[in-house]
Amino acid sequence: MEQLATPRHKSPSYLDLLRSHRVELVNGIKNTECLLDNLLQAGHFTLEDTEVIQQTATQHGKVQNRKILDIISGKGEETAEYFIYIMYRAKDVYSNLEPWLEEIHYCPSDFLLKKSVLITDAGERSYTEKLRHELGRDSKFISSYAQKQDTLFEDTYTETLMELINNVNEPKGMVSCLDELFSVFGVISEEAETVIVTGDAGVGKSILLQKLQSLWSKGELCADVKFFFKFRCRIFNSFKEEDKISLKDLLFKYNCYPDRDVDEIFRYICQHAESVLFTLDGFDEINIDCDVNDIPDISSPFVPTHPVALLMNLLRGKLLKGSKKVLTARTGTILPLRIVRKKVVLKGFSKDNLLQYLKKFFKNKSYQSSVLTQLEANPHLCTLCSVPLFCWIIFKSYEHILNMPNTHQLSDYITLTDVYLLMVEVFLNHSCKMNLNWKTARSQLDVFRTKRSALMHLGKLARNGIENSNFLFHQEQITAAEISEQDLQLGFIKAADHYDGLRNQSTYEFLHLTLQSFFAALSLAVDDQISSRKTPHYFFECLIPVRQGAKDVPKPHSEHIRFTKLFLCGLLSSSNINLLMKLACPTVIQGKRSVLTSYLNDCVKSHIRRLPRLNLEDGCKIHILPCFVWLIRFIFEMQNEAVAKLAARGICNIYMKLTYCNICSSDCSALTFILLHIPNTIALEMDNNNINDYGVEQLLPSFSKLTVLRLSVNQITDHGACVLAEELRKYHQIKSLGLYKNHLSDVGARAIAQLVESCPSLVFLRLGSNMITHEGGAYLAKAIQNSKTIEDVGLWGNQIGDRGAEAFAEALRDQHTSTPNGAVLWYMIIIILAFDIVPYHVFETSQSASRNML
Ligand SMILES: Nc1ncnc2c1ncn2[C@@H]1O[C@H](COP(=O)(O)OP(=O)(O)OP(=O)(O)O)[C@@H](O)[C@H]1O
Repeated sequence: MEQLATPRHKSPSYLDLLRSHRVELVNGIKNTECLLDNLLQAGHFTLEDTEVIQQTATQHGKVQNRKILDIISGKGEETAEYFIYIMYRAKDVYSNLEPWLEEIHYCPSDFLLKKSVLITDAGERSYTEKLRHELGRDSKFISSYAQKQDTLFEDTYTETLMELINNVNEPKGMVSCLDELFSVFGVISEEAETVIVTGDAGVGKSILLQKLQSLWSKGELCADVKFFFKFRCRIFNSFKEEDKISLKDLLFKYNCYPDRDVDEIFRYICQHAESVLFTLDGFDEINIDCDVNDIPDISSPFVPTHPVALLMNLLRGKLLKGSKKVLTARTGTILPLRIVRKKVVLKGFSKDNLLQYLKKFFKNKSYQSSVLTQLEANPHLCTLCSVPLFCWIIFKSYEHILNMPNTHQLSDYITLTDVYLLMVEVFLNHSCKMNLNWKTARSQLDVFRTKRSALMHLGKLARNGIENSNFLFHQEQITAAEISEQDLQLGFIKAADHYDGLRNQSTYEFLHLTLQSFFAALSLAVDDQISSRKTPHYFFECLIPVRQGAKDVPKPHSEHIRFTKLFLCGLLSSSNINLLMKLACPTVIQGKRSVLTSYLNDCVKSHIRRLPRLNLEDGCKIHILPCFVWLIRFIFEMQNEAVAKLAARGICNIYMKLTYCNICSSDCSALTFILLHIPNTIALEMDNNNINDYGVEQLLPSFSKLTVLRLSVNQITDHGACVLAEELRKYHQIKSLGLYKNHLSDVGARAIAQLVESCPSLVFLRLGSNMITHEGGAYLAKAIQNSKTIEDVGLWGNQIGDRGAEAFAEALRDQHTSTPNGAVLWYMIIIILAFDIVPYHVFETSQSASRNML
């Protein structure tokens, strides 16, 4: 045998070597891909060479091998040497040629040893391509929870907040991109390989994994990963205790089967575990009897064993050591710390994410702004929207409403109770889908009826909690409420991530405190055991007026009781009563509804009697208390016209002061629902709340009743001012309008100027602390000049400037030059305006002031 493996300078002919061993090589080379890739990359082969070879592909590849050797013989010694070097370096791929290399005593030169060799394999490469293709296809759509339709993933996916935490759950910074899941930043244990992502139900854990899949399928994530296997942990529940499978079957049969070279690919995977990434969704869903810590270690990838044992050994790094794993679980799921490489908490949408999601969800711009104003109007909905699932449910309901013919105002059709009913339906539907016998597209009633007993158990727990101000439940309380494992699986309750001082004891809480209130209300309404007499008891606490003194300070959790009442009203409203009558005895439900109605009646009467009144020269001023606002909300949620009329009769002909009552714009619908029933007129003062433009729009139907409207400090913009002015112009009865400290510019000022000019009743106008410039000043000056009634205009804190001041001077000169004192006064004010240095009240005086001075 020739001795050839000598240093390069003495080099015997490698070409001769290839020639003399041609037959062995033609028969022995099983993989041409790796050779071609490297010859091409090192510049020994051209693209044409490789194409010629690939065109000659046959089943056995011998033809290709011959062709390669032919081309090499035409290239020369260097190429022949590099060809042998590839087989020497890619030992895994050419293991069968190792004896031959030894036989020829091949020893590469130092020069060649510096050159790297790509280890590629046709089988493995085509399997990677198949995986990419399948993951790309599978991650293209989001199946909605209700599973009635699929949406394109990229049209829906929006980033969410991810926070790294350490082993004692302290925050360690935000994760800014998905690649960071695999970086060294925030690693708890170098030896561990599993990145754990936890979060509440619906916060987007599965979607996050789908994003990883989608990115990898497009080659945009983890370039070093060649194999991506995804598992839903719940599939491990489908195995029987005695089932045993091999790791190879687990990977291939439960994921994606290679089209060829199955054993070679598996061997490759075992030898190159660092090129494997697993995503494992919903570890909390694994339902096994034993403690995961008791599962024995397995080190051989070839021994068939129980799938859960395979999973645990993968996570521990005993099998496929070096592979990457991303595991998701609900908040509170405990995992053995020794497997945890990193901990990440998924926190849902930030305000910005929510806006991005809104834009993706509603392509129509006017829908976007309607929904945005609704959210701004209703802080409770906004909070819920940080959980993407809730956000999707809420947007879905809005979409439904907006697409109904003749819909202009969302709030005409949707109450908070409606949103929660829909949310519960979506959850129930989702869990029913996991049951194979469940047929698609059930009605709301069917869904609720099927799960009635689970709802009642949860309701019982929620109600006991609300009654006792308890929001964290121990296992005994869960058991006492007869909540089964399946009931927990519905997802309304989550494991709490703190222990309330009692270590090692599982504690639970509702996903959202308002959800607990909703379940408590559902239980009050549907549970036949609770008599209609008992129901109003829950209304008691907050309707007693708050008096001064420590004893009467409302309980810290009274908000939850109020929400419970609100939902009870919504559930017993005419739009939901039919559903409830199918879930409980109809006469009992009717009984509860009428007791609730008369109870609300009594509350309205006694509340109106007790409202603090202040007798003023120009009428009785009533200051409404926040708890009366809640009463208004209850009446609206119940859509009870009779009680609304009663309340309206109690407050007509008064000056109603609702300042600093935390009124948000959605409350304006509730207020209007009452005001519409007022037989004559009313003065309404709502300064210092948060009603914004949307609230103004909600109040429009009541404008025909108003003589005073004060909406200072309420985040109103030009849009609100324009609709307000246009509506008020229709009735000619407004005497006083307050819009101090809002966000009005010249556009708003112009609309108000038109109102001043055309409304023969307007006497007082407050527009201070807005953003009105000389242009708006000119409109207003002209309008004041033409008005016969206006007496008092407040304009301090705008940017009227010199030109605006001149406009006022001009306007007022015509009216007052006949009276020297008046003229002096007006000029003085105009000078102050011109320098914008008015210390407090503005343009304080007016025609009446000048008249007084006369
Ligand atoms: N990042 C996101 N972008 C857009 N929508 C999202 C996002 N995350 C979640 N969603 C919406 O919320 C729904 C629920 O998300 P997902 O199934 O990922 O929640 P989860 O945290 O896995 O919940 P569970 O613990 O109940 O399994 C999705 O079907 C989707 O409609």
